[in-house]
Amino acid sequence: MFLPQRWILQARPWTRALSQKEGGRFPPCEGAMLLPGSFNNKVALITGGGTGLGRAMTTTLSSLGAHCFIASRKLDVLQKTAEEISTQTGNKVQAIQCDVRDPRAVAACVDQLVELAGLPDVIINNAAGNFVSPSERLSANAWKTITDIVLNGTAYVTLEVGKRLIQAGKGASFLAITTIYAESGSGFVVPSAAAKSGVETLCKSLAAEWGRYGMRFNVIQPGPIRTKGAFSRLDPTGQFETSMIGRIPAGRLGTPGEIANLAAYLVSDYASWVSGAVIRMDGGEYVSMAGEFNALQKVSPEQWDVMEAMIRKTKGSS
Ligand SMILES: CC/C=C\C/C=C\C/C=C\C/C=C\C=C\C(=O)SCCNC(=O)CCNC(=O)[C@H](O)C(C)(C)COP(=O)(O)OP(=O)(O)OC[C@H]1O[C@@H](n2cnc3c(N)ncnc32)[C@H](O)[C@@H]1OP(=O)(O)O
Ligand SMILES: NC(=O)C1=CN([C@@H]2O[C@H](COP(=O)(O)OP(=O)(O)OC[C@H]3O[C@@H](n4cnc5c(N)ncnc54)[C@H](OP(=O)(O)O)[C@@H]3O)[C@@H](O)[C@H]2O)C=CC1
Repeated sequence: MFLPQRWILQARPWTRALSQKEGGRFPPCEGAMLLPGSFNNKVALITGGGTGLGRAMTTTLSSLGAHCFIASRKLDVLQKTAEEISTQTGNKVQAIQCDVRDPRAVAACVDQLVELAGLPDVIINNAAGNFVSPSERLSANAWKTITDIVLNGTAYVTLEVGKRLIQAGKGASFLAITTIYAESGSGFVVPSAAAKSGVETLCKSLAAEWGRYGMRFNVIQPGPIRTKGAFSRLDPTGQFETSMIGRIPAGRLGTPGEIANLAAYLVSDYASWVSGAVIRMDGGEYVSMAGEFNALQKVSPEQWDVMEAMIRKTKGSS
């Protein structure tokens, strides 16, 4: 095997919760933020709700009173999560098997949901696929796999539910989970970057077009949050985590509960005047990577003394 031994020996990073030290300068505050009962009598569909951020968003909505449906490919994972959350919150959580790449499966999923609970009030497009790879290694099917899950899957779910809502004269709140590099683009995750920016464009476009039908569309762009799904495919050896944390001004990774609170607010009635918004939640990582001079943080006070004296000595520009 060609990996250096110290990579292989590292503990799997996604198995650890944030340590106190890792809490950084801004420790996370994860308990549900909205008032209890904020989602009573509301039905929510969360794609990819069996794991990671989808699971956290489902837990928060369910604890606030929502009847949740979680949909993805692995029924056993979904059922286990549904049972665990339901036991914890006392509210119904139901699992529906659905591959969002297949529009017929999406239609069948929505049929099942409508049969069990009526049309949803909240739809969270969270399901995704991703892996790091030099683009020259990608096959056509690799490209299609990621863009089908992320962009087409979001479109199929949104169109399927949206058309039925329009037909029934019912409103709803849609949320999509993208990523900070949907805005900048990023090498080594090019299908994901292209698809996620497509998702943002879809949401902004429908916020404009379907507002008249009582539908709102918003987007959260999370920065890095340790989940098995993401970290096993984006940092499989664990070698990038420390440098990633080093460029986050808040001094730590995000947590699923923090995303869940923002998500709950955006899909709640408290946010009924928020539509077409794209909200970055990343501890400041994006601006920290973008600013031309941000690396000057490494300059010591003594070095600043020297530099300042040199600058002050310079008169004019010729
Ligand atoms: C410097 C930065 C360092 C660290 C970053 C660390 C942390 C994260 C920070 C930020 C995160 C930002 C954004 C995150 C976005 C996310 O979406 S994370 C969520 C990730 N979760 C998942 O991906 C879950 C679901 N994924 C899967 O099921 C699989 O991974 C899947 C490949 C996407 C789909 O599985 P499926 O079984 O349908 O597909 P396959 O048949 O296995 O493969 C399809 C084709 O793709 C080719 N392939 C698969 N893997 C690779 C690879 N690693 N490299 C190249 N090609 C790959 C595969 O060969 C198939 O193509 P074919 O051979 O031509 O048929
Ligand atoms: N964690 C992070 O650092 C970041 C994550 N994100 C985004 O957050 C969201 C959640 O990611 P995270 O929780 O980290 O990772 P996970 O891998 O845990 O979540 C992805 C989910 O998508 C589901 N999924 C994948 N393919 C399909 C499919 N074809 N049909 C239906 N469901 C599918 C998976 O379930 P199953 O396998 O059962 O189908 C899984 O539950 C994603 O949109 C991701 O892009 C964005 C930025 C940072």
